[in-house]
Amino acid sequence: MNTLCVTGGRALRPDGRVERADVVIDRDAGTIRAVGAPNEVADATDAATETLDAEGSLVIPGLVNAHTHVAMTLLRGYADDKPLDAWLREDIWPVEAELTPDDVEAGAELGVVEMIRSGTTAFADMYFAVDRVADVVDRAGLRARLGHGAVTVGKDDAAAAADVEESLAVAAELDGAADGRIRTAFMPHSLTTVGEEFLREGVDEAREAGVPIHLHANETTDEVDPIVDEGGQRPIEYADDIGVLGPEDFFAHGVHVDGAEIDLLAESGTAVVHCPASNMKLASGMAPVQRMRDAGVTVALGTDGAASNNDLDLFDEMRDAAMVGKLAAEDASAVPAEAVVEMATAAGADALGLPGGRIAEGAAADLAVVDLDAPHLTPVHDLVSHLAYAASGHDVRHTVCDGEVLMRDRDVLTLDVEAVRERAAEAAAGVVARAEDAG
Ligand SMILES: N[C@@H](CCSC[C@H]1O[C@@H](n2cnc3c(=O)[nH]cnc32)[C@H](O)[C@@H]1O)C(=O)O
Ligand SMILES: [Zn+2]
Repeated sequence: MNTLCVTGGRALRPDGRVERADVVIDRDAGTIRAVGAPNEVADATDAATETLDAEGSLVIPGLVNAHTHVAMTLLRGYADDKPLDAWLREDIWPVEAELTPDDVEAGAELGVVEMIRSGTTAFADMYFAVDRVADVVDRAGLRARLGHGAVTVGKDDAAAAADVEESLAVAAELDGAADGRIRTAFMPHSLTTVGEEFLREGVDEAREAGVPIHLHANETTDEVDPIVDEGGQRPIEYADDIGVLGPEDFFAHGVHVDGAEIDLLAESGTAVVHCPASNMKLASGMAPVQRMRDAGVTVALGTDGAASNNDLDLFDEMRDAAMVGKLAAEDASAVPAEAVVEMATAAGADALGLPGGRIAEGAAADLAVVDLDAPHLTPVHDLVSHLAYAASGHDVRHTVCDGEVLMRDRDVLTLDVEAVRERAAEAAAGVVARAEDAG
């Protein structure tokens, strides 16, 4: 059998326990065959085709970045310190209008390299030129749920309809690409940037095709108020009315949600992707994460785009989620370490409907190996605490997805990091220059 063995380390199990264990991976199936004490799995480790050393390290599920716009790495640091609406309209959208498919590919490569280097093995992406993003995911070896973000406001009817059609077409065409590592979703940008009729039609078509739905919802009060003013309904009630809530759907943000909206999300099984850094940076607000979890909502974690974060490191997101979750609840016991670790792993995989998120027999072989031999991770009282509060993406030694090693001893094997950086820096300079000429 073609096996990859991760030996000598400890493993974080689905129930939150950490135990001394080797992990045996069936590379052909892309799944974990066994997790066990070294003597229990000695036969498999002796016969391994390939070994990854995890001495002094912790094996964790690959992290899941459940909401991002990966090519926005090109706009990292381009426009900071503004609220959402002004930031999008004055800075981001004018530059995005100049992005070519080549630029999107360059930005996606950069983002994917950053994610592999920080232990992320799966992500959800809303952008455009999605075929290029898919090509990068295919080459890089991660998993993703991808979609074309459709916007209808400010467009004539034909252009608006075409954008919605594009989102549906992309979802149909790319589903199952990269040997099944790529899945898709219909992605209307938000409940306010896509008009009601377009949203209704698109959602009906997505349901018919069996495609999940991903959008931005309840991110800022500026987004909530117009929906309440126009229809007398809260945004999630409006979404329910349109038929956009369901167990395969996942919404980004969910910052300004009231009790009735939380109940609707919980009852329908709609997941929420909490993006704490983006919410803090754009001063969007504090999501009621503890209340949502208490109500039974699946809450995952996302970085959002690198222009509002400004990195794609899920370790930062875990820490931010724990911190701002306590502030929001005015309770230091809210959103504890084990909750954010679960949000970044199993809940993320569940929200996206992708395999992974668990170091367990039969689960997808998506994992990261975190080096514990570092001053900032000394001493060890509680490794789950370290993951949430003390570790960072730089501590990841190896990254594995679908049974394949994507990074070994910090060396990314699937993409040439220096070439990716060079190409991305060039693309970013080019697009900003074109936007300045156009503006
Ligand atoms: N087809 C659309 C693009 C939609 S992609 C998704 C969009 O979400 C934008 N975006 C990034 N972060 C956020 C956020 O926090 N809230 C809302 N939109 C965001 C991003 O800049 C990108 O334009 C068009 O032609 O304009
Ligand atoms: Zn977003």
